[in-house]
Amino acid sequence: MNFLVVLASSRSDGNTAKLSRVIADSLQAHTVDLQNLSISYFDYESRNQSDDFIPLIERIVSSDFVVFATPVYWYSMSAQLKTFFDRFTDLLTINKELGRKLRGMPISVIATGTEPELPLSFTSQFELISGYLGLKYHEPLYCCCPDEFNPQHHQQAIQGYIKKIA
Ligand SMILES: Cc1cc2nc3c(=O)[nH]c(=O)nc-3n(C[C@H](O)[C@H](O)[C@H](O)COP(=O)(O)O)c2cc1C
Repeated sequence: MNFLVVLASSRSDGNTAKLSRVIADSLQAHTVDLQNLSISYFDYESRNQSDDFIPLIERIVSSDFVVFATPVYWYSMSAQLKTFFDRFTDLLTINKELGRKLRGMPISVIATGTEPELPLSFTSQFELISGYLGLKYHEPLYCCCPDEFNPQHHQQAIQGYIKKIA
């Protein structure tokens, strides 16, 4: 399977990046870091069509499975990922043909945070977005990191996650 990891954190070497590296290595996946791309806010006038959004969607539709990696910021996905999902509106309006190719695409989320559990607000966002877009949403992997991410502390959860999606 051709896996793609989309990293959406405010730091490219932080906890979520470290977790996404472990997952990408296990799945032999390529990683795209949104920090290295230019993806603008949704624009009702569609003046942003030459930014990196459409090339990334093209990369996503040519993958078999997409893993979104985000920290929990204020009970929600990161602003980088939210900005990216806002732009999916373009795929329902001006880029419908490309948008249709997303139907049935399997996706999952890996996340880090400091609270023991993922908040409901976080998980339901992805469930609702997936339902609306017809994405096949797989169970998330959450690693609670009160300090720096240490893969050894999450070995069992990581192995269980990989087993389920690989
Ligand atoms: C702006 C901000 C908001 C945060 N909000 C939450 C939160 O709501 N719940 C939580 O568990 N952790 C929260 N945290 C902690 C981060 O999720 C945690 O430190 C995470 O591992 C950071 O990942 P990163 O290194 O990729 O940024 C927040 C951190 C920041 C910087």
